[in-house]
Amino acid sequence: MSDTVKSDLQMEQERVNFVSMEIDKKKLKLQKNTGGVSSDVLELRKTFWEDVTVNMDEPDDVIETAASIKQQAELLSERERTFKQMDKQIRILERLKYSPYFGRIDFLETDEKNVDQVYLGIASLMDEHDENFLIYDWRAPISSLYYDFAPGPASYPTMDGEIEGEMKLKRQFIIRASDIKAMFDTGVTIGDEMLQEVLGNNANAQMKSIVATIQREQNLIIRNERSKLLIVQGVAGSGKTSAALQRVAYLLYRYRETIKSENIMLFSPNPLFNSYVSTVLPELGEENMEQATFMEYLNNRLGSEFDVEDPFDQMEFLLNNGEHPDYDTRVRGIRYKASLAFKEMIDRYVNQLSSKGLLFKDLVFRGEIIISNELIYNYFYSLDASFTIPNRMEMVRDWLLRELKRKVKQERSKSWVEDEVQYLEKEDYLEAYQELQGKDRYTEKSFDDFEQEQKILAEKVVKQKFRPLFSRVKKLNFLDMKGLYSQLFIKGAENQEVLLDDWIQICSQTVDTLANYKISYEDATPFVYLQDLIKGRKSSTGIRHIFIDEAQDYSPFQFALIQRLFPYSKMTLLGDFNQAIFSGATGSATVISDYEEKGEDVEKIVLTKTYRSTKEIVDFTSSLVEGGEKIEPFNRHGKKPSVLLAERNQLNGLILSKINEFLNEGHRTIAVICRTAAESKRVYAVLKDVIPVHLIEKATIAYEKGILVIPSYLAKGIEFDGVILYDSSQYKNESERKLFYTVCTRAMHRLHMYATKEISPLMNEVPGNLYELE
Ligand SMILES: Nc1ncnc2c1ncn2[C@@H]1O[C@H](COP(=O)(O)OP(=O)(O)OP(=O)(O)O)[C@@H](O)[C@H]1O
Repeated sequence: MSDTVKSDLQMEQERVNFVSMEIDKKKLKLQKNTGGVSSDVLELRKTFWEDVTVNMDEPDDVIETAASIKQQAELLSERERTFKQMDKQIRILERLKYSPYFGRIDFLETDEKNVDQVYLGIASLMDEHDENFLIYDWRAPISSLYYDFAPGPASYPTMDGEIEGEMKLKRQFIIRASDIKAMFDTGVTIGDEMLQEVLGNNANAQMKSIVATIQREQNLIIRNERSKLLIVQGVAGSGKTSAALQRVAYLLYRYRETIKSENIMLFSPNPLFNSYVSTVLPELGEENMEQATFMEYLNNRLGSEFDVEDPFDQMEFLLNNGEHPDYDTRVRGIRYKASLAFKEMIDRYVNQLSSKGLLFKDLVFRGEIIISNELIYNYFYSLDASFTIPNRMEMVRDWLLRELKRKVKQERSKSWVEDEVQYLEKEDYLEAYQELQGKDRYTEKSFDDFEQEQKILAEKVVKQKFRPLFSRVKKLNFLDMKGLYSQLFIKGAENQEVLLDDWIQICSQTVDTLANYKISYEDATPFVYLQDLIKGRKSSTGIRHIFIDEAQDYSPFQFALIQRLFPYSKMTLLGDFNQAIFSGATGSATVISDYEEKGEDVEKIVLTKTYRSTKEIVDFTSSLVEGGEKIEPFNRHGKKPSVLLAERNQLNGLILSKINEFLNEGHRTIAVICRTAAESKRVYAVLKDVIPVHLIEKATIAYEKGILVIPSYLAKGIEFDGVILYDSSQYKNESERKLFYTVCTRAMHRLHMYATKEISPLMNEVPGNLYELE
């Protein structure tokens, strides 16, 4: 180490020590204040009612009391908010204390004399007098210099325009527990050394933030403000999910006055993924956004009436039933139902329904039809046809509610009611008694108390019995949605308006499935869409920004539904058409590959550099897919992927020794990836008695470090130190190429494949020198 470097390091360490002391001071001050606020909160809670003037004597007093309660509650919630805010700041200070910053740039603004030293960390920190920044938040405008430029001429955007100047120095730090572990001055990109250090580490059970090493092209995604729709096509391991999460943090900072974490929503591929990404934002001092899988959303909308297939079961069908006589028909059906052509067919259908053909259900009470579906039908079509279907449906609902109220009155005097009254609970009698008392009964003024009480009780009985009907009507469940969706196919088959070979079979397959109250995954989105067009649905306004990760798994139809639901939200879609495993299996379109970029506010960013896997693994995996030569690996080396041909009955023993080999090499997250759920279960059953191992299933919500057995399609989005493919010979059809590519790209450091009959034909084009045949 040269003298100047040594003194630089000493100087930087001194600065870290100084900043660390400042952090301590700030923390102490905050803790004192927080103590004050928290005791305020406790005191306020304790004395809440003492400080409220309660007086209910006169109407005016009641109003005054309500105002007083409101005032006290507001005071309490304001104090609670302050407390939460202070608590958050203390947690951020603790993080800064451990690692105050990761970068420094020296910037000389044009026409200025002094060079600004800008230190970047996960949050800003001011000096004691709140005058100068000791640390700049990585999301501040000036911080973008660090990500976008090498030393030399540089500029950054601000609200008042572009600031130009020269970057004199760019330095990176690895600081742990206030101690500089490493320091590099870097040139063009954010140093290779730092990335080598980060990427060479073992996989975590949870994703980590990448703020210290965000790459220029990733920064474009993170800080994009122009587009209403941002589409990212990024190769496997290019940092799409990472960029998405840092983007959430960026938006929360940039628009902190208007966007809170609950205004951002991430659609994720499976429940496991939710927990995998859940630590990134807290690590950055932010709260997690809303998260859901698209399936959870659909389930919510379809209610409990149906047994809805999820995408994983659909995938299982596709992987297991190649020989099934209905297989080809189903695949063609899936493909068609994913398309916008099918959406347009539904639009035409709904157009026709505006003048005739809606289906309603009878309203039945105690086994008797009290309002027939014909009556509802006639009422609906008697309404002015210039109103939309949902508007007319609301009118029908109001009419039906009025009708039901009339029926309640008529029913009260029927003999069954008298019988039921006897079975009422004691509490009901008590309530009736109290009600009468309130009405000045049971006094010398009243003479018909018994009769009155019977009346109240009868009304109670009838209302109770009618309650489910009222609730059905309120939810518009007098509509026969199952019938309406089926009718689309019954009519569709008659009209043969779709030019598909086996359209008639597709129609009858769909109708049969629905008849059993089952909805296939490919029908779930169109069903919800049809339901929305008929019942009407208010679009959501709370969500301001939507993120869709693994967007290649969304069909154009599904994306159209999401856009309809969130018309006011900005969207970021992240995906990779090479990993479109669902559409790959059926040849359907995906929103990532087929979205036509329309309008100025749609932007597409392509990422071709990949960071996850060693160069050897990337060289191998990129030769599995078309256009793979464009994928640029990061220069990190390891062993070549390996393949071993074995007998199937030897596999379990071999896998065990391979796991041990990986463990001895120091790898900690090892996945045995099987093709299907059933295969995973079988392998797990054998391994679990010999080695600690977790089985991942579609409903698993958290996974820990260690050895996992996981079905192929659930491994997407996640990464492991070592991947062992159970039997790679099974990936043999072109339709499974994307699935094969996806599972291989999960490996960070080691990839080993077993093959039983023969090496997968999908590897035919892979040059032999890219893998080791053991
Ligand atoms: N700039 C970066 N600095 C450090 N690590 C990075 C960077 N970009 C990506 N990585 C790492 O590369 C790995 C892959 O990132 P990520 O999972 O975000 O990629 P992806 O594009 O979503 O992958 P896939 O599509 O294969 O699921 C992660 O370990 C991530 O931490």
